[in-house]
Amino acid sequence: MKSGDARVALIGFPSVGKSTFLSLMTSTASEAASYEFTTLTCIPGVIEYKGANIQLLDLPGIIEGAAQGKGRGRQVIAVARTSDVVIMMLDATKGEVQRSLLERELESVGIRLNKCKPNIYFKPKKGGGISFNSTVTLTQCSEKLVQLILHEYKIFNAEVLFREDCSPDEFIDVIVGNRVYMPCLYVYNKIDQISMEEVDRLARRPNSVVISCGMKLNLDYLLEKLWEYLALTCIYTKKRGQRPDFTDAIILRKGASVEHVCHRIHRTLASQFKYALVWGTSTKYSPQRVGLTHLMEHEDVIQIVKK
Ligand SMILES: Nc1nc2c(ncn2[C@@H]2O[C@H](COP(=O)(O)OP(=O)(O)OP(=O)(O)O)[C@@H](O)[C@H]2O)c(=O)[nH]1
Ligand SMILES: [K+]
Ligand SMILES: [Mg+2]
Repeated sequence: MKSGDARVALIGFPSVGKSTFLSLMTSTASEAASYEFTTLTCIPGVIEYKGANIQLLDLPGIIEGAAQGKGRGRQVIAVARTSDVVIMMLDATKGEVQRSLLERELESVGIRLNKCKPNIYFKPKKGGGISFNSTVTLTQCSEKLVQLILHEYKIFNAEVLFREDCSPDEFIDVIVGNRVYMPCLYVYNKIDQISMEEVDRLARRPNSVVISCGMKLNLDYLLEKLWEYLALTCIYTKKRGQRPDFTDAIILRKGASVEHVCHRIHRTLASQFKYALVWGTSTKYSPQRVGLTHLMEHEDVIQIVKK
């Protein structure tokens, strides 16, 4: 069940330390042992951090071919798709190949790690052929190639506008749809087993954090990074004539609207809503009068006025 303010999935090969990590970071105990496939089902735990409840999911270890249904891989990957951030846990004593194998597994089921959705406008039409335009110079795709790709997918009428210099694979992602774009933290565990030089090299890799669950090393830093990758939006409420309540933030996912804030305060508040006053970076003026569809930004203050 999805609960809390955000969800983080622990993905990795067997025995990299996923369960050890869950037991350390949450009040849930997940069995850890030196043999592979100790965990056979999804074990949820909760990390409480900066007033947010972050659901952490310990999952069975996945192996090569997981996406094709080997082991419990398919279920694990289905859970990963629903999370807000993936922690890819890796054994620092093993080679880089584990990382590329896992990336390939996730890639093959349409999960895109640390990538933005390609900025391409694509609209299938009933007729009129293919209209192709771009606002930037394209170095990887051409009108001809785009047409070929579309024909491959049996699309003969569509409007295509490249707003970014995308690759053919990125264009295919847009046509196929159903892709999820997800932040991923590569966490190298068991650094107690490798040299300082190795630790230093891994720590400098992009999107990477080095830890040791065994020796409780660098776990605070990992939490800080996780918080950054979750990019949650904290909203403070204020009553008329009073100061904002900075002790109790409402925590929402990025892109949340005033309506989301209302629902979080009370089930029926949105139906009694007249307008809201918002202070912060989401508005031009502070305060600004806004409606239910207004999008909130991190650390905005809101005062809701009822009918
Ligand atoms: N040296 C060292 N051993 C660790 C560390 N973290 C975990 N381990 C050991 O690694 C082994 C596997 O840990 P688990 O937590 O069971 O690993 P898992 O990824 O959950 O494994 P599966 O559930 O089988 O996929 C255990 O013997 C742990 O004690 C660490 O930081 N350093
Ligand atoms: K294990
Ligand atoms: Mg486990």
